[in-house]
Amino acid sequence: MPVPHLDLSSFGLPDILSLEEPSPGYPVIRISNPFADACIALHGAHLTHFAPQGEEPVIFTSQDAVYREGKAIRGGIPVCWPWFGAHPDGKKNLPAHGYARTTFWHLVSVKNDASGTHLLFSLPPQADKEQGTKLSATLEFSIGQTLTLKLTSNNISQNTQRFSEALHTYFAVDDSRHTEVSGLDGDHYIDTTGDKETRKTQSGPVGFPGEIDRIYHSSSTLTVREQTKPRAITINKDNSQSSIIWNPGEEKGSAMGDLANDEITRFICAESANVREQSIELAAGASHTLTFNISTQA
Ligand SMILES: O=P(O)(O)OC[C@H]1O[C@@H](O)[C@H](O)[C@@H](O)[C@@H]1O
Repeated sequence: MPVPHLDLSSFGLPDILSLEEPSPGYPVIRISNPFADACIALHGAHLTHFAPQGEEPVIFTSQDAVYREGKAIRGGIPVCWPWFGAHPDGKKNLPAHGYARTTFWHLVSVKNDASGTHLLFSLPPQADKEQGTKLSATLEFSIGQTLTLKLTSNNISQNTQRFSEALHTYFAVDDSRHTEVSGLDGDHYIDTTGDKETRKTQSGPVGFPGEIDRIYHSSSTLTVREQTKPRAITINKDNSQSSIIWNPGEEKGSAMGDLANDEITRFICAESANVREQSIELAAGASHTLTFNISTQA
């Protein structure tokens, strides 16, 4: 697909917006305002950087990430849509986690106000190769003291449609082995690490001694805490019934070509989602919006 033409000058915010190109024909929008710095790639409407002014980055992106059409960026916030993991009908020719993260989106509008900078992206419906024109999506980012994402799915067909979604957020940490996620105590989850999935119940915070890959049934607010830092990160969400907690661990992480070996412990994923039994069934003409925001506390 040709790269959509991107002319930031039409938005009239030259002090806030600039364009970068990590590889030719692969535009990334840098947003720099009094509250924070952020970068969003047009490919996947994929946020690759967010740091409140004066703070260390909140979001991790790998130094070995590949910036190429059809390949998801390792790190940032991949948009997994309209399915999560393998295709629900087992279609092996279709990419894991859907096609939204491997397609160029359109930048529809940019607005700046007292709370920050707001960018609206839309996913071209023709990208829905398999499902025709059944679902369309928009994603709105607000870059302020907090980072907010609103992923809206619209059923543009005449029939009920089922879909899954995850904002697959990679949080930057000093060492995952000394990091905990709290807010899931007592919640049920599916552990997907073994040969066979097992159903368990969380007790206390989630730690990352090695590989962790869990799908929680949870709509709770989560907190990421590192032993080495006073800063805590809070994840608030709306219309999200699933949280996926993931780090590949040493064995799987070192097999990833787009992740450096010393980066495996430099992130943890806490994903705001609706997957598996919590997938969304959308009536004809209806819309659904998953919202989440990230804030830091010193
Ligand atoms: O390598 P990908 O396709 O970006 O997926 C990364 C991980 O994404 C997580 O959401 C899944 O729970 C993991 O099972 C998966 O390995």
